[in-house]
Amino acid sequence: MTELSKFGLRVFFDDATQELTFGEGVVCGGGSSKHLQKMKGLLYRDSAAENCDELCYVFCHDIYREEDRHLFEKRQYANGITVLMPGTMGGECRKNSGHYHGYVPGHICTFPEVYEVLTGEAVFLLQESRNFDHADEELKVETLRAVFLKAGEKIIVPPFCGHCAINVGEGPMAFGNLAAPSPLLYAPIQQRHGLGVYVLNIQGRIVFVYNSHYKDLPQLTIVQAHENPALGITFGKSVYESFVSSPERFNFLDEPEQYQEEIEHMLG
Ligand SMILES: O=P(O)(O)OC[C@H]1O[C@H](O)[C@H](O)[C@@H](O)[C@@H]1O
Repeated sequence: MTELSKFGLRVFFDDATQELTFGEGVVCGGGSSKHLQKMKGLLYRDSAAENCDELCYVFCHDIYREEDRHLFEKRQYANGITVLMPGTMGGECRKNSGHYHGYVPGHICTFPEVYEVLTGEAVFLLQESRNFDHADEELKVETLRAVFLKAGEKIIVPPFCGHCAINVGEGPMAFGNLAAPSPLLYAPIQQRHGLGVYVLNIQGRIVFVYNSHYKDLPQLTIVQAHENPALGITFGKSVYESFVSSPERFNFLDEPEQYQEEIEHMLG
């Protein structure tokens, strides 16, 4: 049993049953899981997904202390945890499906999302594109970035960035997400068999390989994640604690327009 203490609530990952469990007073709105077959069409080597039913990840949503429920419900923020299992899928590190956020009416940029690593070692891929919702056009990728994060570290996925989480460590990798509701667009990534790079583990080394289904990809850059206490992003304090103590710091989640530059400055 691993306690995910970085989350700021009593949450555990049971390695034996591969389930998330919750301490007294912590509520969870439900869960789901994804097996390898469902990753077909997204992998470096798709044959790895054939006839293989191994578990890739589990996801639980709407996790909070009962007394904090009103704070999340008022803003309709989703607060979840995903656990990516260890191991590779045909040499590729375990990852989730990846998606873009679609536009929310009344907004000129798409909504960001906060990710927080709870245990293990992660890479988050951020693939910026403005024409992600034009299915008939070649996807124009403006930037392609990878961020390595350890437990306690956090990022804000900037507007317009398709994103995918990858487990690059040896054990399970768990991460929390906090976001305002917006459409989730999987198709732009599915149509191209994944994001612009695959993350492989070759004899213990992490290797990035460009995805040949894309034309004219920019060069991948490895960026660092920086804190921004004004936006509630501090590596020594959980997102949960930051949010319940100062919900207004997270206004950028559903009013991103005036925060775009500040969010960009957190990656560099
Ligand atoms: O990867 P999916 O199948 O979308 O399912 C699970 C996902 O759901 C949420 O939307 C989170 O933002 C993701 O980080 C999480 O991994």
